[in-house]
Amino acid sequence: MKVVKFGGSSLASGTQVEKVFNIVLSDPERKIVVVSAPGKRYSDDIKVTDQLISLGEACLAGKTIEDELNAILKRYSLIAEELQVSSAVIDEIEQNLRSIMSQDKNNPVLFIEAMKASGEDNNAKLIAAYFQSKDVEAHYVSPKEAGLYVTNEPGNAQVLPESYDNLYRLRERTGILIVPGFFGYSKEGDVLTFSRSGSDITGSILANGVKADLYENFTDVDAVYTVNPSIVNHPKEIRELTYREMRELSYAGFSVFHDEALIPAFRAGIPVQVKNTNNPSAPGTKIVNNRANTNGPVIGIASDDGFCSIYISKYLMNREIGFGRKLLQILEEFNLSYEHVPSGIDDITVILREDQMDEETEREVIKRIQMELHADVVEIEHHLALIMVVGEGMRHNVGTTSRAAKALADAGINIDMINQGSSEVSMMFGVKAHDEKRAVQALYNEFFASVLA
Ligand SMILES: Nc1ncnc2c1ncn2[C@@H]1O[C@H](COP(=O)(O)OP(=O)(O)O)[C@@H](O)[C@H]1O
Ligand SMILES: N[C@@H](CC(=O)OP(=O)(O)O)C(=O)O
Repeated sequence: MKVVKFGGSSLASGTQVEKVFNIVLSDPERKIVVVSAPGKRYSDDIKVTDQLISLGEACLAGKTIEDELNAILKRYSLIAEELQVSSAVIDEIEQNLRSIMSQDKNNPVLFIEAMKASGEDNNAKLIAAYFQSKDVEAHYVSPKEAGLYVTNEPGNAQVLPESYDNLYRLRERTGILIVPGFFGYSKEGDVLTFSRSGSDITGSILANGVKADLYENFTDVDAVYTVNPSIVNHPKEIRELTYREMRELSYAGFSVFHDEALIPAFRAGIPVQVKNTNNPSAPGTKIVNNRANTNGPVIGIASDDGFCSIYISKYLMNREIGFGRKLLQILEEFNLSYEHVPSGIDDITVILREDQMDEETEREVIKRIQMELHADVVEIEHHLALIMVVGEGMRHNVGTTSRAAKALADAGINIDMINQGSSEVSMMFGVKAHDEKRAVQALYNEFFASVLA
């Protein structure tokens, strides 16, 4: 049995949904189909999820909402018309949206959660209706009915372990099951979403739950490429990579597959195959436990910006018991999460996502570090990008760090920090955000251009 997930780009129009139908029907093993909300049809289009967030915010602000509501309904009705699905489905979607909009707004966060999740929920109903209109036995299955329970963390929900046993029962159902991605239910019955792009997570949870043989993730590219294709033109495709490599790469910017979606599939040992809805015969990329190491030390290079670093220096820091704990406790008290903490004998740097802190919080944090830790120097640096060079092969190859550092130096890029991950499958470089793209290009040339030649 296979679980198949289709992303927003694969469901953005009727033509796309027709491709999805043909892909699902071409393999009888494709039994559970996880769908996103309609995504972008062209680069500056708006995803339905973003339209729903705007609509929800307008409702909370007491503004008129008819235009925003109609724009969303139009997205669904264009798809339905193209597929010749009865307009009754669109009436149902309208009723569903109006009923969410009239819900209690005392808890605005939960209200927005329900709005966001309706994007996938209504799309799953529409797609099930289309399959049925083609005389295929297909059923919409709500995450509630399936028993997909999650923690009470809005926009960052985590699956509750008991869900897996509930989901196993889906194996007994007949026909093709169309399940909306991106959300589950709390034990109190509230709708809670995963983090953005989280339909990948639903697919992985379902694959684990039903003990699928394969989790296929259909998107709009032929493969996972060695670098983000918006940075390097026509980069080399990756045929096979490990869960660990993909986790590091997706964490660091390979948005093609959500980093949190690796864990459920990995735990159940289910391989993940990334494939293209627009070119389903292309082999795609397989994510597995172990792979033959046939290429060089590096499998991929990812990058992401929006980081800042807090550098703290204090003579004899290495002798001071509890220094790190006190520092991290200050961050915890401001509800700040950190990404990396490279350290030396007298200094330590904490790297954080900078959108967590406004100017006032930043001033307070610095003041408390200075006063409570009696640091000699506390400096904050903004607008950093992190570049992650990843590959299982790095463990067995000497000199990868120096090759990377030299490539960056030759391109005239100053390295603000290097962190050789303790996982041994990645190394991280901090550079100024304005150098990010040039740095990725330089590293790509070093590790892949010669392989391509
Ligand atoms: N290394 C990479 N390999 C392939 N695609 C990547 C990579 N890094 C970023 N992407 C981007 O990920 C996109 C697919 O992810 P996403 O837009 O979330 O798809 P979906 O709509 O299927 O969920 C691609 O169109 C591509 O622009
Ligand atoms: N629609 C949700 C969830 C999702 O997974 O979408 P997509 O498959 O388009 O990345 C979002 O935009 O976050």
